Amino acid sequence: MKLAVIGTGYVGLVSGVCFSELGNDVICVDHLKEKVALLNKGEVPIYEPGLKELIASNKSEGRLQFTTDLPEAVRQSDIIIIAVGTPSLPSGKANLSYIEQAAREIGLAMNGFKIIATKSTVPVGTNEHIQTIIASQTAFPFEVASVPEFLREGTAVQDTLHPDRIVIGTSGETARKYLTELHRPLTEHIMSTDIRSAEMIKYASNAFLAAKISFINEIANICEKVGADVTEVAEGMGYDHRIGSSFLKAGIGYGGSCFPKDTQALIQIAGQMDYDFKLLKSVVDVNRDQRFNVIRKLEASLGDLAGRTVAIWGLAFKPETDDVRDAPAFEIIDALVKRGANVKAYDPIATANFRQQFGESGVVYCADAEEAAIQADALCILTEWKEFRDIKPLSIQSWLRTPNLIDGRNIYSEHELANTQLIYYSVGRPNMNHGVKEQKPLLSL
Ligand SMILES: NC(=O)C1=CN([C@@H]2O[C@H](COP(=O)(O)OP(=O)(O)OC[C@H]3O[C@@H](n4cnc5c(N)ncnc54)[C@H](O)[C@@H]3O)[C@@H](O)[C@H]2O)C=CC1
Ligand SMILES: O=C(O)[C@H]1O[C@H](OP(=O)(O)OP(=O)(O)OC[C@H]2O[C@@H](n3ccc(=O)[nH]c3=O)[C@H](O)[C@@H]2O)[C@H](O)[C@@H](O)[C@@H]1O
Repeated sequence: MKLAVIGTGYVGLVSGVCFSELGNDVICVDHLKEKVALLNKGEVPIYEPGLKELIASNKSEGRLQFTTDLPEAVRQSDIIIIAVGTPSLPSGKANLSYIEQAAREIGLAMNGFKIIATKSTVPVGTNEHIQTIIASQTAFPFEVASVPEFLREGTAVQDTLHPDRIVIGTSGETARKYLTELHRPLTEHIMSTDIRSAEMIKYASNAFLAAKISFINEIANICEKVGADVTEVAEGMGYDHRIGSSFLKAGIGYGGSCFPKDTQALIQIAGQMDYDFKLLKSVVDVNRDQRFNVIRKLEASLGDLAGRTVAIWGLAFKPETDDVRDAPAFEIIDALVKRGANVKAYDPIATANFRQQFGESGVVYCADAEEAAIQADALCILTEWKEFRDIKPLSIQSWLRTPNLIDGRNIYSEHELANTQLIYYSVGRPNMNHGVKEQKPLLSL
């Protein structure tokens, strides 16, 4: 099939490349000239494992092109996939201006029947809005569809080529037929539904996953008080297949370009219909506060943080990505700087993106993990990069001035800490002090 993909971000670029890998002719479009120039040179503007190799092979097979010329890409294609950003407005609502602009440009460029499928995450009703915009620009026939995307950053190629399910929401029979055919090689779980339900499936899925994370984080906070271990609790819960073991990792809360924005957007969508989504509001509140446990634990360990040196490992919102959008590291480092601490930060991939947004004030960016930890009064682990897991706690102990380790992602086990002098705080697990597990007093019942 001949496809145009509008937007070469995490979703558009990965989807476009994977569709070309399946043998389709794909033209990826972006209005950013520098991005397209980079892609045409064989370079990849984002860090996503496996993507660079797929781009190179599909370009050389002649199935993959990059351009800024949206009208020409639309004219040459049968299916147009919209994958532009839908960031939050200050109100929490989704900003639909990129979607609307893309729809207008598509409408103006039409030269025959087209299928327009939206992969961007958009509020319920948006695809019907897209339909109206396109119809106002062209007399050519077309059908719209909502085909929400469920990939995760860091595993985007794998997720796209092996999705759990594909959801196709449309009222157009031709769109349903061709989009089913397009996705058929990826999975047998192709769900066909109406447009509004498809749009809602995306928000409901992200909100549910966010709720699982806030739930386990609250359980972790209670575990800390009662002397239980949240990793054991999550394991025990996860064996129940109605609950499932995934997304039960306690930590510093979720970040990223989607959960924070999509939970806010769903609260707004409900609110516009006079529905107060109380549960989701609590999910957001719990998440917002969870990251500050790192500061509370630092203060419990060091007292006043003014003049103290704090090392930070991990700036990306999760491992295997360079994306720092809504990363908890921003607010944690900001809180440290405001308290007068000197911050030394390191991330294997995301430092440049973080530095560009946060700036230099109060932070020294380090070239490796050791440089950040050396002579610090405490080390905080904010992202569970494998590189950090591979570092022995005894090395950390030898680098720090005072042996305080705040592990925001529970990467070390009790066993690994047993022969160290570290004062170790994690999330929802007993503290370790010089290799000894702190016991909580007997609970009064
Ligand atoms: N990042 C992720 O992991 C996932 C994102 N989504 C959703 O997919 C959508 C896209 O997300 P990302 O790929 O992260 O966004 P992004 O911000 O990384 O990329 C969007 C791209 O679209 C381009 N663009 C905007 N308007 C354009 C226009 N009129 N013509 C051509 N190019 C245009 C921008 O220059 C940018 O390169 C969002 O709605 C997001 O919620 C869904 C699932 C996963
Ligand atoms: O709509 C989107 O953009 C995407 O949002 C998430 O994907 P992503 O944000 O890339 O990453 P996740 O792996 O879901 O992690 C999100 C955040 O939750 C945190 N998390 C995740 C799982 C967990 O058990 N605990 C936890 O704290 C991570 O550290 C991270 O900050 C969803 O998992 C994707 O299905 C969805 O397509």
